[in-house]
Amino acid sequence: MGADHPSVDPPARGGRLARHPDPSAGRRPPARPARPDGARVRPLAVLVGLPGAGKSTVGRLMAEHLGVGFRDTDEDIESGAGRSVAQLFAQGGEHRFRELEKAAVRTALAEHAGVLALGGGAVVDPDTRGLLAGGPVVHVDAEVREVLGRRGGVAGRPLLAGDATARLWELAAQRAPFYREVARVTVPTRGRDAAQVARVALSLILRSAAPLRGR
Ligand SMILES: Nc1ncnc2c1ncn2[C@@H]1O[C@H](COP(=O)(O)OP(=O)(O)OP(=O)(O)O)[C@@H](O)[C@H]1O
Ligand SMILES: O=C(O)C1=C[C@@H](O)[C@@H](O)[C@H](O)C1
Ligand SMILES: [Mg+2]
Repeated sequence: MGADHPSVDPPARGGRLARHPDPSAGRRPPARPARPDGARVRPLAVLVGLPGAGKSTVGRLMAEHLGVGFRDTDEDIESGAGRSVAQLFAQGGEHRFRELEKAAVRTALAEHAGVLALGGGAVVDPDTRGLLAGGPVVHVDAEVREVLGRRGGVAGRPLLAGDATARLWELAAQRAPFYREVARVTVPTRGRDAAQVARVALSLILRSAAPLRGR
């Protein structure tokens, strides 16, 4: 897909995410936006994107870099239910999973002050999109071909069972408008390892809340 938005200089290529790799690092965390209904999205960053895009991997790296906690709503659902996401889909169906997910997302957005990764389908719910509006949302924008080519990109993801290629193209088409709607910044993952994606995401999200100078 297209370039990152808003624009940023590409980070140096490399392996692990270095601490404070750019001038925006180490700044005071941005103020969280007040929503019209008075609620606050507490996390410093919320990651959305296709299943297997890298939300959990990248989110962990961002949290490590910032020295804040990482939380993942898929893990919250699993620990709350005492079952894996795959078991929940198999036993209660997708509808029941989405109910649990909606509640888990709402709770995590209200409670968690670090970096938060959402499940890939969380943005399909309109109330969830309403909660995310105006928040520090990062779209981890992986192309279908990338996800399919990744080891660990498809396995264990119930919605991708069967013809993973067809399912992923379908999900990508359905969800593209939702990811676009909620994202404050979009980080294409093509040609970047997870550490590079995390570095660009941090840079963009910190700059996005920085006050404008000299205007
Ligand atoms: N930028 C990247 N380049 C290559 N591989 C990556 C990248 N980011 C993550 N991965 C790998 O892709 C796989 C999926 O990553 P991850 O589990 O973080 O995705 P996810 O978006 O959290 O998926 P889900 O929506 O199912 O929770 C993992 O094996 C991870 O190591
Ligand atoms: O994209 C999706 O709909 C999903 C992604 C995962 O994070 C899990 O929430 C679950 O496998 C469903
Ligand atoms: Mg995940």
